[in-house]
Amino acid sequence: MAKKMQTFKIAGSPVYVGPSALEELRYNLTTLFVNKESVFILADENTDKHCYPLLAGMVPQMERAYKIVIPAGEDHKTLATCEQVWNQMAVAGANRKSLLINLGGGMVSDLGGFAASVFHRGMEYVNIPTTLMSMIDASLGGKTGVDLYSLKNQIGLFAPPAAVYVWSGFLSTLPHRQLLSGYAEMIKHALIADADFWKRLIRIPMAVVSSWDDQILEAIRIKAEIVNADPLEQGSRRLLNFGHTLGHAFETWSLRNDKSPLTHGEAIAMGMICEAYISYRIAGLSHSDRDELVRQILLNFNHYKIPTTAIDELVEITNYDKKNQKGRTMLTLLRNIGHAVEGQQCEPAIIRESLFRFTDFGRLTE
Ligand SMILES: NC(=O)c1ccc[n+]([C@@H]2O[C@H](COP(=O)([O-])OP(=O)(O)OC[C@H]3O[C@@H](n4cnc5c(N)ncnc54)[C@H](O)[C@@H]3O)[C@@H](O)[C@H]2O)c1
Ligand SMILES: O=C(O)C(=O)C[C@@H](O)[C@H](O)[C@H](O)COP(=O)(O)O
Ligand SMILES: [Zn+2]
Repeated sequence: MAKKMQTFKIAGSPVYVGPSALEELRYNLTTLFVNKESVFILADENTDKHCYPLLAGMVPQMERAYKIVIPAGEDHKTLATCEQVWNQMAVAGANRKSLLINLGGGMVSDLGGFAASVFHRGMEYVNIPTTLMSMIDASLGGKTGVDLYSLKNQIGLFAPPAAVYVWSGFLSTLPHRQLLSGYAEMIKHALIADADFWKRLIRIPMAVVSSWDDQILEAIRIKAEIVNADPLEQGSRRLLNFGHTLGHAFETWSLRNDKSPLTHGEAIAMGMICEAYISYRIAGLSHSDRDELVRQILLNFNHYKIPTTAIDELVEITNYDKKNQKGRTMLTLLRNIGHAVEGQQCEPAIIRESLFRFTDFGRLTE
């Protein structure tokens, strides 16, 4: 990537991307510390350990922010954790003129964005994403929220951040499994909107990529275009939900049943496999595109083994999907690689069929 910083506008928020994004933050914070009554920084236990020292080293004002540290992991993306954040902010005197800085992955920005947006009916927050997932997807576009009994993002708001600062330097401490998780959403961006980006992505094996800067810019550009066309998800923003009806079902099921649950990206990767099969069945995706997608995902992700007895619960979980209308399951599907369509009604029997084939993997590409 060019050394120069790139700026996007997503759902009205400025998004600064590149090596000098944190210089921009340092500059902006100088004003914010004067104008805001107090500044809070939210981290989880890992981003506190790995990312906060880097940030404080580059942005000395950070030392003056009140730090709140929450436990890491999706199982803590709950109202109970929000309550801890609200309590700490209240005791420290936060009000509507305070600022919350979210330093972390999507768990921190989803929860922190929600917590800030309802505290005193709304205080500003900014995102500093530290995972690939949050740099290209979660920190952008203003979807905030928490899970309810492991059902994904059931409680939340559209509430865009005041600004986002994307610096890929934080990836140096990110575990490979988490990098891979972000790669799944990057694949998704390419599949729904840009066949050339897909070709560029699959040309280089993920394991040998040394810098993600160019891919991060391309993925942010795709997210920006889709969100800006429909920030409140009345229609076309649902394109970003490809892989998520089944993906969220796998994620919820895994949170409830596995000791080491799937990451969001791993779940979405499995969801994309099932939804590619459904796209082939009802949306005109060719079997060669379907097979290319399945092959590419399995090059990078392990096949998630679920027993056939899990299928009823997985189908039941899809009933909570936010895209559903009038009790009907509505999916985002692929017509071709690089072109998705939203609002595709799908009978539960087809969802069930995709899951049966998923458990008996060879049959997915029959
Ligand atoms: N709002 C949106 O538009 C949107 C988009 C995509 C995903 N999401 C949500 O984001 C969440 C997933 O986000 P995620 O994949 O970033 O997971 P995450 O925030 O849970 O982070 C993954 C793990 O990596 C650790 N970590 C983060 N940055 C690190 C770093 N630089 N070095 C070392 N460890 C680090 C975290 O502590 C955590 O253990 C899910 O809840 C998903 O639903 C939201
Ligand atoms: O930004 C969006 O819009 C997305 O759908 C991005 C998804 O990758 C992300 O997982 C999002 O949180 C899903 O939202 P939901 O409305 O399906 O809960
Ligand atoms: Zn997602």
